[in-house]
Amino acid sequence: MIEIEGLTKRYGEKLAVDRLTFSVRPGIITGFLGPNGAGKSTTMRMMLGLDNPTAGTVRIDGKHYRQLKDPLTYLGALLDAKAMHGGRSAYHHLLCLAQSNGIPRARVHQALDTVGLTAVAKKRAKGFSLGMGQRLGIAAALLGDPRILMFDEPVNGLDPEGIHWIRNLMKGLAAQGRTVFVSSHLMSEMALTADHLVVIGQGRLLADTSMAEFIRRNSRSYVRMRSPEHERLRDVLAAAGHTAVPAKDGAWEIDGVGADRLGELAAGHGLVLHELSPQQASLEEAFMQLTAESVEYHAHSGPSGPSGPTAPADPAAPAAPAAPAASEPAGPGAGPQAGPAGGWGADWRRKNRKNRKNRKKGR
Ligand SMILES: Nc1ncnc2c1ncn2[C@@H]1O[C@H](COP(=O)(O)OP(=O)(O)OP(=O)(O)O)[C@@H](O)[C@H]1O
Repeated sequence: MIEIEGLTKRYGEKLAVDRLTFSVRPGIITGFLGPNGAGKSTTMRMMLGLDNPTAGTVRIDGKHYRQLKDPLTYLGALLDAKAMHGGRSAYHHLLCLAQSNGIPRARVHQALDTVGLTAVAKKRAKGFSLGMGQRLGIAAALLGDPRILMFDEPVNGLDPEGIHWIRNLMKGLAAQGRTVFVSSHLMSEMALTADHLVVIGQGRLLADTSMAEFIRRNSRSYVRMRSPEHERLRDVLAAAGHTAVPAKDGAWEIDGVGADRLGELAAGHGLVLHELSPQQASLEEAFMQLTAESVEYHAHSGPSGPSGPTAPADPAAPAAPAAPAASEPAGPGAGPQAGPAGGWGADWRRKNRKNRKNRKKGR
């Protein structure tokens, strides 16, 4: 069990984490979500005692991280897969960790085997691909056979087989009664993995709820109906007190009533249906809906980024308000997940250029 109370972190003017209070329970996978810069990594660093909170507390099984004897046997974490001595082999990297944490040498072999790195155990870590480095980081987290596991972006760099593997690994760990806390920007992956969600935006807690409840609360669910007797269907629905909203493709969208009830209604009137489908928004849409106000780095749409011509809103984009600012139409690269190829990348490059210039001036 991880208990966080009033956790706050300020870096100068920047309030990175703002009075967070939540618990991470054993036996389930808890997803930790938030747009870029929301404070996820800072929170995880404070959980591991790598950063001091400005205020508030983190308790791991009732204790502060620094009070834990042989902490790797309580809590295993993958924060930054590149944080390792590149000159050491995978085996020696894990052996050093094991020896400084009172973990038997045999666990090194077991951990390498679990993550599928036995064949390259003698190779230096600096020659590892992103995915291999990620697996080594996961091996380090598993090394002490801890009851609590924390993974920051664990699928980063993994191929589809690797993603499938880490998903099942986390599910297996939770099924054994362990506490699993995982952050990821991959919403589709999170939807398949997490049971519970903690969502933050600009350092503040936005949601602490089950996956199903999160999607239900933050998105619209409705039923689509299509019939060759288009107008008659609308009249039948209206007579039963249901408002049908026309969709672009000729279907009707009906809120507030289940597909079974609507199917019975149509059957009762001898109406032929070509479609009767309940619609539930994806985690990604629900996430974007909830965090729209908290996104710090807005993407710009259009093939040539912010300096190019402004593209019209993508008609295929999700109905949820992907881009909160009215001046920024939702496009293929919009939303908090847009990578360096989108406008976020341009913002980031601009910031970097400015930093480089400032550094040169300072020399
Ligand atoms: N050492 C630091 N010094 C100053 N500011 C920092 C430091 N670490 C983080 N920040 C700031 O705190 C805020 C939260 O950063 P953090 O890395 O925790 O966010 P995040 O949710 O992990 O983001 P991402 O999803 O992009 O990894 C950001 O505005 C970041 O610039």
